[in-house]
Amino acid sequence: MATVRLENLRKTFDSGRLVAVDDLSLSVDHGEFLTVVGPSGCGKSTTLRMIAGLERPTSGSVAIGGDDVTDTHARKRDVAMVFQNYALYPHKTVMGNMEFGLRMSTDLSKEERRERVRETAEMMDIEELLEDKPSELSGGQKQRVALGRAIVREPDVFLFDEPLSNLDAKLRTTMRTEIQRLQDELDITAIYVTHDQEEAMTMGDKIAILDDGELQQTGRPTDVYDDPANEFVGGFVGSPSMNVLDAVVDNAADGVTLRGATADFTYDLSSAYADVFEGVEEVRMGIRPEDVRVAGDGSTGITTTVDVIEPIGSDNYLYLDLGPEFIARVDSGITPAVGEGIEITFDEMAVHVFDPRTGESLTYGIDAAESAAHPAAEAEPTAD
Ligand SMILES: Nc1ncnc2c1ncn2[C@@H]1O[C@H](COP(=O)(O)OP(=O)(O)OP(=O)(O)O)[C@@H](O)[C@H]1O
Repeated sequence: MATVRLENLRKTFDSGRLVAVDDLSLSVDHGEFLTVVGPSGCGKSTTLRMIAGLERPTSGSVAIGGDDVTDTHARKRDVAMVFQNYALYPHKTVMGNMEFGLRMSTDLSKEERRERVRETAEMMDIEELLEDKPSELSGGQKQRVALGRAIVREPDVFLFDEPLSNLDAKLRTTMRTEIQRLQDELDITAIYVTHDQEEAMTMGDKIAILDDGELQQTGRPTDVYDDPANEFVGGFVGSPSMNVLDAVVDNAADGVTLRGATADFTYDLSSAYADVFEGVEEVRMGIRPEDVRVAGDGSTGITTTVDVIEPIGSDNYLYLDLGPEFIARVDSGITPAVGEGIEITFDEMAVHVFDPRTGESLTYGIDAAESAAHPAAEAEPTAD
């Protein structure tokens, strides 16, 4: 079983002055597709290169299939890597390129190797290209060949380093589906690095978000989206970005009130949150654009003004006066007058609250509905 387990992995450069990856622990199950995402320089490639054996960790360990491979040479690890720049040998044909990896990693005869290349080429729909040189191929074809060259080796673990970055948007979408299909069909464990959060969210069974060399959160894409562990993650996944409002906390016995620090609003949370806000005076509230609702009667909402309406097909983006780039994503049927006041509300479950000092989410892992139900369950039974 090709599981991958990273334990306390650390990599520094420049005699320890630059920490590229810091204390990273992560595990990938057999057949799982993990996407690793984060801004430029956050340590994605370095992590992948340590798994491949192309970079030696400063400390920590890498295990593949339960075996510690931290000190194992790259060629002896059963992994294949696909790069952004294809890394094909220019003077070899497609057949030569695909066969070369097999020659290095197996003791198959030449005829057996060529047969295996032909089978893979057929599966990848590139059999017509076998006698071509890389210079004769389009970007998309080159990437299929690079993928085929990795697949033909039948590795246990597939590593992808931004493999689709050089392709146009349409081809990228096609190749995403193709890679997922192959990974699923061949039951391969895959680790896929990208800086594109949408790619990471749509392709991964599991997503790992890095920033500044540190793992910020890992989990199923929907869980990470619905319950970000900190403000960085909340803002990084999802487009347009999560809206954020500064607020001060009024924690009273009958509930928590958040008052806008820069915008004029109040927002009441149920007493389920009382413990969470104990000793906290200031917070940052995060609300995703699709979680902003335009209120009907105006009695419980927050009053604001619509600055701009941007139609995006089935929905409208309303740019609201609550803060810079505060966007509500509403049905295209909702077209309030620009410059006029409207009332908006957010569902309590959709409000994320971050500690401005640490960025950590104070509402992470809280199921308000469940917490609210708990005291009721303990209440005195009523006589009947
Ligand atoms: N060989 C090296 N020598 C010195 N510094 C390096 C080396 N490789 C990477 N770094 C540094 O380590 C940090 C992490 O780099 P890495 O390439 O892993 O980031 P990344 O998330 O893959 O970025 P990108 O998306 O831009 O490729 C960066 O600050 C980078 O400059």
